[in-house]
Amino acid sequence: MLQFDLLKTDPSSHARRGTLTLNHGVVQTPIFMPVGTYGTVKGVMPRSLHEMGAQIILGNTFHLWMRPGLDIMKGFGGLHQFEKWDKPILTDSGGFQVWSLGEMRKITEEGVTFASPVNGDKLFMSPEVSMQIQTILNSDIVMQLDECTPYETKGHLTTEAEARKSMEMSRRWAVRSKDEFARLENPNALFGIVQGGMFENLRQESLDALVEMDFPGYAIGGVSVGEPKDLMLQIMAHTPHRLPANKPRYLMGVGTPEDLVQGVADGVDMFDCVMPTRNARNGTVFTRYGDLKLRNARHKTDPQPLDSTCTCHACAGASGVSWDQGGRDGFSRAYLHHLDRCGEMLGPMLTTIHNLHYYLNLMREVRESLDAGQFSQFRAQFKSDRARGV
Ligand SMILES: CNc1nc2cc3c(=O)[nH]c(N)nc3c(CCO)c2[nH]1
Ligand SMILES: [Zn+2]
Repeated sequence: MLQFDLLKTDPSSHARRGTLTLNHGVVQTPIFMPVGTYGTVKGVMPRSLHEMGAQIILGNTFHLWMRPGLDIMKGFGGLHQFEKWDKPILTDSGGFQVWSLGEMRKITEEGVTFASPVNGDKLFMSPEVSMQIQTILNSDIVMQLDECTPYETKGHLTTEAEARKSMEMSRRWAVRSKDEFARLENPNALFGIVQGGMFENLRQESLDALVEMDFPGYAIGGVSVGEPKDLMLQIMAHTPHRLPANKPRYLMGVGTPEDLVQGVADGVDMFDCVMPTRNARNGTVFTRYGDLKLRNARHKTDPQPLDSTCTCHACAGASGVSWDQGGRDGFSRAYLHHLDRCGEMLGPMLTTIHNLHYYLNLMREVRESLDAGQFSQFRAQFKSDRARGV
């Protein structure tokens, strides 16, 4: 089941405020979705995700199929019970992940044949298999199986003819996904994925065909795949706002804080990206006033928290006791620099909590600005704050 209600639209952009009602709960949009590929948002407990305001998280068909496998998933009645997350889950279909296997996979009209990266077994993923797995996972939002059209392959830029061929196969796989989803009587929501590479005419054809099929929601795929930023921005400017206004729009794999705010202005409702979690593990921290690299020696003695405006446990809730620093007992940058230098596991745990909190809080501030009719003012303030420097 899926119900999308449009609450407000911004007069000076394509931005909109909405609510997305799914089987496991209601999601306020625009929203950032933390990535939990293997059934865990790396290093973060579900209770911490609740505390930081996460409303929906991602899981992945391919990875969960490989490990722990379908029998265990069936035994737990799906992914929610297994990973102890009781709010909505969106699962990607596995296409992007199998595509990333490179040489180890063979794509035909029927589907994708590949060697399991876990034990080398020969496996086959088709739109039908992907739907069967996502039905076992019981995710609230299911993605069609698609082919993420590459931007370039070994230096060869994908031509329009190649992008068309790929887009048209994804369109045929959308039909097969939809048919199998209906045959399985899956009670959740299936999204179509717009492809078309960097070609606006192909994007339009893909969009028109999928809208014709009347999905409850739509994703924009095939970006954030190594293309130059200006091409990604061009697709963001072209496609999202051309999708039906009364359906949720999900931009896959994007992006930096600036990309999210721009994406909202372009009419996107949902985002996922590994940037906050992956960058946290290599010591890159997002803050209101810019990004900081914890490994940099200038943080060695710095007593400040990561972000003085942040209310996450790393910045303002370290010991649980309110010390005399005005009730804020956040960890210092010096301490986090130390943990990073020592390779201590608490380091990435804290930076992950902070970065996810930053992304989720950014989207909360975006929603509040849309509610108040102040989105353009918010964008100006966001831009100048981020340029201030840490
Ligand atoms: C990091 N960049 C990125 N681009 C993507 C593009 C696609 C895509 O085109 N199709 C599907 N199914 N998933 C995608 C994903 C995984 C989800 O974030 C992507 N992730
Ligand atoms: Zn913080």
